[in-house]
Amino acid sequence: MLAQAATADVAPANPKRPGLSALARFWPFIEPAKWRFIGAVVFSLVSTLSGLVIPLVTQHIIDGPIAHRHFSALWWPTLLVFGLGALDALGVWLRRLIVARPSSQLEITLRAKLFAKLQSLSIGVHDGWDSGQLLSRAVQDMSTLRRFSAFAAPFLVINTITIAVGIVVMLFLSWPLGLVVVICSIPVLFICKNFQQKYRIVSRLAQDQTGDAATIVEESVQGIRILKAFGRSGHLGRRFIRQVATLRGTELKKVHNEATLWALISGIPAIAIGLILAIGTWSITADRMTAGTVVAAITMATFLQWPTISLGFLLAELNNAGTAADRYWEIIDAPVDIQNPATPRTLPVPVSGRLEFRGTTFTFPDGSAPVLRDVALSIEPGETVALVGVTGSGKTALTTLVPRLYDVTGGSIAIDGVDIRDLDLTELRSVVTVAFEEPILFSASVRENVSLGAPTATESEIRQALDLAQATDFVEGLPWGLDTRVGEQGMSLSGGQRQRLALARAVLGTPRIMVLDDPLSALDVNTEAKVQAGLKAVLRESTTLLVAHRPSTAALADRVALLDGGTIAAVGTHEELLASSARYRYVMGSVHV
Ligand SMILES: Nc1ncnc2c1ncn2[C@@H]1O[C@H](COP(=O)(O)OP(=O)(O)OP(=O)(O)O)[C@@H](O)[C@H]1O
Repeated sequence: MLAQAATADVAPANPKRPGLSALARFWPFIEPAKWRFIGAVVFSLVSTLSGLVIPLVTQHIIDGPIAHRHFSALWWPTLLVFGLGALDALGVWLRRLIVARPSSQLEITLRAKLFAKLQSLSIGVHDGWDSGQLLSRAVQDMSTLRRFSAFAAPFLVINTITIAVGIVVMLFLSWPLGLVVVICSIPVLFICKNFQQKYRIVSRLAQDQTGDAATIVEESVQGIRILKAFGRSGHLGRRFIRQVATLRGTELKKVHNEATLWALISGIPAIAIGLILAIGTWSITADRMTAGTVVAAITMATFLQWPTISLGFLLAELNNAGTAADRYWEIIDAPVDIQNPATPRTLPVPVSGRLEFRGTTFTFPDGSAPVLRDVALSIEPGETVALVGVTGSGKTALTTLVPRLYDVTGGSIAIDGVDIRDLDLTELRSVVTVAFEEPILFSASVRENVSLGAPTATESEIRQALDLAQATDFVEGLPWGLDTRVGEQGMSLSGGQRQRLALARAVLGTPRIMVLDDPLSALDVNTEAKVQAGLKAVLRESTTLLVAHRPSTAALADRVALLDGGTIAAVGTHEELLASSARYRYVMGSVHV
């Protein structure tokens, strides 16, 4: 939501100048702190420009007190130099102090918007992104943007103004010497422009390759058990080395580009100083210039050397930030395909929970053929229907459509007669709860994991749900009971334990509609029987779509729907289908329960 609001008030990217226009789109985020950023630039300018006064003081000392041997007149220029030094230090201190807060705030804001956007995107969009790419955008790219806002952006402005002011002062000091600096600046401009074009491409490549390397690390950590068990750690290790070697090649290209730029723009100011020295010396001997003017011009040209050279580094940072900005907006601009309707309809109160598939057809976003075709099935309030079919027949696909993780591509799904696409997503997802075959737990306490969909659930409701899922005994055996941290950063649980917590999460608060994708697959026969007994009580209260692979799970249901070839081939009780459908007997392995 936040992210959508953000995209609404920013200008679209200019495809001809991707990096720069992408950076310009951050203005709405910077605007509230603009005075701090402007203040930082002003303080730095005061600090830097105070350095430009020193050559003028030097000129005054050489042509005044030194030339006329009036050493008593030295005290005020000396004091002025001390004062300028203090001003310089104060400017540096103030800049760092006032810019740190808004730039780190910018980083937080951008990360929060990125996170909100990632949450709002559908599973279909997520299927198309590598997790490492998202990780590197959320972490590395955001840090690049913070550094740019705090350092490179202000100094690009400061150094450009310093060079411009320095050239004007030089022209006033001595127009022929100033002209030398102007002429030498022209190639610097061309070199910088050329560098920008080349560096942008290689910078984008490096940032994408960093994302690919992060993906390999992430996959290898997630799948560490499989890799070890199959002895394939070395294989992934080699893939990682190949990826980082490719990245190294790209980084070397970046360094090569930077080195060429630095060499060229370091050489040009040195040529300018040489020319000033030669022309100045000749002018002194021809009595056309004072020694003080020539020394001041050389000091000034030397002073301008660093702002000029540092343009190379700052332009590289500008390109890195432009690339990071492009990558940021690519995510923020990704269309939110599963959205709240403009004027949502509400469900009748109380919700009875009639779930209807009306000619439901579905093709995965990256799929070529429909996985589900014209599915027609109606589940009455409080009824439990088991969904049965061979592996790959589309059972999971059908379950993901009910909470709108994906949207139907044909037909519709309705709850109490209302098309789920007309419902507010929050309302829909508070009416429908899900438990998938692969139970996902977060790095949080058992309590937080179980009450994920019902944060206001009471202690006794949580305990009731755990009882039902036959999870109470093992949860009480955990070191801190309900408060034990589980998930990636906590206690490791067995597959069956995780599945029972996921089931407790789904049944908590007895939701109107439950979608359970084979929730008992990892349980032993005895535990499964106990969970089934408990489930039967809840299933009477809720409308349930229950994916079943085993006859014992299918037998829990009031009716069974056989999914075959992407469509509902038969509906009846478990016993009826066993008697009437050869296909059902085949799917159930011809066993009697
Ligand atoms: N994200 C996806 N993108 C494209 N195709 C997919 C995607 N997920 C699954 N499929 C394909 O859709 C078909 C149905 O998959 P689904 O997971 O719904 O089957 P299932 O009946 O639940 O299988 P199982 O019983 O093995 O869990 C399969 O052919 C699968 O390869």
